[in-house]
Amino acid sequence: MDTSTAAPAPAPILPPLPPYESAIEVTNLNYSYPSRSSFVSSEAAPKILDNLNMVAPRGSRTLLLGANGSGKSTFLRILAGRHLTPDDRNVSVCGLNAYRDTRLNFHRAYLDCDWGMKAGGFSGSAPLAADIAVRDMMKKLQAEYPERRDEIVEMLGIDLDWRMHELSDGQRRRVQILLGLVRPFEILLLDEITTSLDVCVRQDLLRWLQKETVERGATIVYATHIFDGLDDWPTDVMYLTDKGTTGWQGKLEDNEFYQDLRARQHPAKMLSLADHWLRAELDERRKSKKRERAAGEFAVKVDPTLRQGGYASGRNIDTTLKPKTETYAGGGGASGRLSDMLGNAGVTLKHA
Ligand SMILES: Nc1ncnc2c1ncn2[C@@H]1O[C@H](COP(=O)(O)OP(=O)(O)OP(=O)(O)O)[C@@H](O)[C@H]1O
Repeated sequence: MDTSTAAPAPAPILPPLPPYESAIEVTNLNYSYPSRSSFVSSEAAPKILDNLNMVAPRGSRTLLLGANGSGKSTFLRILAGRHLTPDDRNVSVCGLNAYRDTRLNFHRAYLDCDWGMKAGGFSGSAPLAADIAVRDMMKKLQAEYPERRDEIVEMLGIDLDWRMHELSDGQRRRVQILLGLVRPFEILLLDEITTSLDVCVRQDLLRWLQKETVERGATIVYATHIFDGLDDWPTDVMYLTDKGTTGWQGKLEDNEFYQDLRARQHPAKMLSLADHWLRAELDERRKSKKRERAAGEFAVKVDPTLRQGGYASGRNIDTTLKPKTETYAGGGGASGRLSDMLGNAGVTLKHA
């Protein structure tokens, strides 16, 4: 594999970080996406993160677990300084304000699945699917860290002469990872970036990341749903519940359920731990749905033509939600409409 390049540039002088112990400290973090609708006030926007707490010691590798939609990506983006939170002093990364302190730009790396899938997904204007060689992408950065670049190229099995427009998804993902990791990071935030990697590359990457935390004291938070090969990888786990709260967070060695699996030499400990937490949520959701049904509290789906203020004869009809057992206002709330007279089946009330 040819990894030769132009003469190395002098290593850049980065703005130093103050000494810190906890790489991440999050206290009572709340977050809702700003509402784009003029009908929904920002106070009424659904809470994505609710009083979230987390501490990640320097050099730790935290696995971030949670169901689809629980807020993992949102949380990682907040740590990456991409979202402003109501009280941004609640989120500290390497002892600095995660959103405001620009020194973090030189010490924090964030990789998610969006990169590589669209043109211009990195700083600069060259699209990732353009006819450009890997060695020519972010050239200055590659030249600043030639040894590290070569090490990652070797680890990921990249050929610097690959041209971006000719790559498979997995190959393009490898290039993304190379460019994201080439500057030595203090903190790395990974949002499920290993989906299209083959098993060997994924294992090699996980091993390399582990080395980064052990040898350089870097800190990693990794959100994933793929638990293959992860049983002995994390030092810490954070479980984000479907309500956006901290379900469990801490050292893996302090988790009784996991330690029990380990004692029994369970072959898929991390998968079982995630399954244990997420299935409990699922069961709880099913139970609460059943309770709602039993109480007859679920809503009648109102015929859309009955909307108030619309053109239909149904205007001004009370469309407030009714328990299933009740018939619609007056039992004949829809009667008198032109569509009723014509025997239009569309006026039939639909029950949920
Ligand atoms: N830009 C956005 N605007 C409004 N709501 C959003 C936005 N992005 C995500 N959400 C909502 O925030 C919630 C959490 O989404 P998020 O992507 O953080 O979850 P996740 O845990 O990463 O899910 P997954 O495991 O499926 O990737 C979801 O209900 C989602 O619909």
